[in-house]
Formats: sequence, structure tokens, C-alpha cells
Amino acid sequence: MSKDNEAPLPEGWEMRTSRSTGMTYFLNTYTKKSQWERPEAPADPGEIRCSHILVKHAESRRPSSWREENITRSKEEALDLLKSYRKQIVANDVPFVDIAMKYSDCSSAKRGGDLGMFGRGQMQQPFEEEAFKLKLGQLSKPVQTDSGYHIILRTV
Ligand SMILES: O=C(CCc1ccccc1)N[C@H](Cc1nc2ccccc2[nH]1)C(=O)O
Repeated sequence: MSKDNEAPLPEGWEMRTSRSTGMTYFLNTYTKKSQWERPEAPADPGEIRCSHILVKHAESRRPSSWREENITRSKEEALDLLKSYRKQIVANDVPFVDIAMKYSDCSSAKRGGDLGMFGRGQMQQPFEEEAFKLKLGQLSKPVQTDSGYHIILRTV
């Protein structure tokens, strides 16, 4: 039975008509790859762009940053600090970029936390897993990696 082509498509897909055959096909608007089968899930973006805010602690893989030569705060203190930043951002009290530039323990702080475009296999697994779940413009909950605690904003 032909699927109802009137129903809305999952995020990231567009319906197209083949110029040569007149047949309907589906375009992944991120990767520009097409397929004949009607997609059932959101299009895989392949690559995304995110900004993040990292708060390191004494047990971080590298307990040092541009902000603080020797980071001694505890894991609990780091998580509490990050949650307070997230609260300010969600309440629109302070822009994400301002917090990232002032407080993020990653070198990306200089660029408002921007990490650029990345695909799977480039970032630490917990970070990647959370980042690829985010919708465009969505802010993650705190995520723990060997580097410390992060909040992630998907920008592309
Ligand atoms: O690894 C880097 C550089 C990340 C970066 C990527 C692309 C552009 C700019 C920076 N910095 C680490 C802290 C850190 N750990 C991370 C783990 C996942 C994502 C970003 C991270 N940042 C550190 O400074 O210890």
C-alpha cells in the first residue's frame, strides 16, 4: 500500500519529484543524499555544529585551562557551577556566548564555545551521543566526559 505522501515528513527530509521518471523521492536536506523509500526517522545530519561550556574539576583529564592553571574544585562543585550557568542561560539572564567566553574551561571559550562542524567519531563518546540527540537550537542537560562537565548548544 503506498504510504500517505500527505503526512508530514520527519525532520530534515524534503519530498521531491524525479524530473526523468515523475516518481517521488526523498532528500536528506543536511547531506543532500536522496532515497526512494519514505523516511520514518529524522534525517541523519552527518555533521553538526555545536558550542559548549565546560567546567573542569580536580579529576578532569587535564585539570588546567586558560582560566586557571591548577583546577582544584571538586566534581560536585563543578556540576553545581555548570547548573547555575545553565539556569542563567535558560532564564535569558545572560547570553550563552557571554558565559562561555568568561567561564568555559575549554580553549573554545575564546570563540564563545564554538567547536565548529564535527561528525561522529571526533568528540568523546558521551559528548557526541548527547550532541547528536539535540535538535537545532536546543541546549543539553549537563554531560560528563573525562574533561569535566559540559552543556552543549546545537547551532547547525
Ligand atoms: O579538547 C579540547 C579542544 C576542543 C576544541 C575542539 C574544536 C575547536 C576548539 C576546541 N579542549 C579540552 C577540553 C575539552 N574537552 C572536550 C570534550 C568534548 C568536546 C569539547 C571538549 N573540550 C581542553 O582544553 O582540555
